Amino acid sequence: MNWWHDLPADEPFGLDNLPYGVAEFPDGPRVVVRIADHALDIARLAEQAGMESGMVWESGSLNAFLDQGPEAWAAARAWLQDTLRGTERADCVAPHLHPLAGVAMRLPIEVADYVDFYASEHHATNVGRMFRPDSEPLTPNWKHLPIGYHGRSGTIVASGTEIVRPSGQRKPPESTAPVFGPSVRLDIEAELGFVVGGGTRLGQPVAMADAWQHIFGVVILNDWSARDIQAWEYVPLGPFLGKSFATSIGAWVTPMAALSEAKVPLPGQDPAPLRYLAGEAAYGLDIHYEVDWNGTIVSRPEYREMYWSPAQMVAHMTVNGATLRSGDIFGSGTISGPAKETRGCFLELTWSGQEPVTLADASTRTFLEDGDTITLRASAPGPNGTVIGLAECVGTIAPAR
Ligand SMILES: O=C(O)/C=C/C(=O)CC(=O)CC(=O)O
Ligand SMILES: [Ca+2]
Ligand SMILES: [Mg+2]
Repeated sequence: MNWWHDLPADEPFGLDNLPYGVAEFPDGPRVVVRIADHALDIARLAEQAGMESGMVWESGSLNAFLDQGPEAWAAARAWLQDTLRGTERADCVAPHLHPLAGVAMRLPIEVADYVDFYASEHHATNVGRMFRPDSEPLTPNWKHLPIGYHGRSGTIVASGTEIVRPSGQRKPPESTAPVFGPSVRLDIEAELGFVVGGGTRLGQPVAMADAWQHIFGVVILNDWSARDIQAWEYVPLGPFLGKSFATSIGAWVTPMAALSEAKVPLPGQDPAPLRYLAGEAAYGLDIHYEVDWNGTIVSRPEYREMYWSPAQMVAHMTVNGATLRSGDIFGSGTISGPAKETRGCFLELTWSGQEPVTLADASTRTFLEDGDTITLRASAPGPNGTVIGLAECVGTIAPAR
């Protein structure tokens, strides 16, 4: 027996999880798999085992592996679980395990396109009330289609990357003209990010029944948002510089195969969506989040509260014939539930800054201050009472430059 053979059921990165990442080794970056607090150098393990298909892991990103599609992902996972659960190949495994403390992780994906959705009814209602107090909080289209916008893939960064406070235009309520300067309403958005694998042909929509085949796995995603810049610029084309300065993702991608026990029905859709958005694939995921602000947990969003299913997001963003590419990432939108303590951004949690939160050191906050650190954590139920952890997503705010 080796230590990875009898990990406790509450180990978030046990053999039922096996998330993929990319580590910087002295001789170059390679794809690795996380087991508890170790990174397994699967490229070298596969090489030693004479496994040809392991060549895709000899890479600085997961993209080549993502390109191989669902059958290859399943085969790789089966081989890994078989190798790790058995004892006969333990001598081959052991030399390729590296303690995480000594391994630098990089952004695991060469990000292709990035879309961010708006799938929480509670978030959309709350934001509508604050941004558009004179209108209905939900726009007339909201329950007919999952609203999204195209974000900036080049500014998606790995967990741990410092976030420089953005500067831009904002228009203070009492002022008639905009002013320029560092954002004074810097916020987070706790989201689930979906990593796409396998491309599609231009003009070929993805049907609901096939949608999950294109989702390789998930990461925790933080869509940093400068609310003052956003509120002034977003009419009529939507979020732009208020969100494009940085989006953080966890360094390890948990494959969908690890989340089979997390499938849950959606809270309910009324009116029923159009046919291209309907079907059995329209389910949700039971993933519990924690929002940690400088060491204090200020919110516990629940992904199962989301109105739109990830499969509906895939069907919708391709229904016009737009392609998917390996390395695309789409965000769920802010995860907010009906209760105040389950809101996934500070705009909502502090009700636009009117209800400050108190941290453990007795200081209070409305929006982010320089030096603040946000850690997003998440976990889901796994098979046989185990826990599937998503890798944390951390960012610390640096002063505006
Ligand atoms: O309602 C608006 O004008 C915009 C709301 C958002 O902040 C958009 C967004 O990033 C979507 C989300 O995360 O749910
Ligand atoms: Ca967002
Ligand atoms: Mg962003």
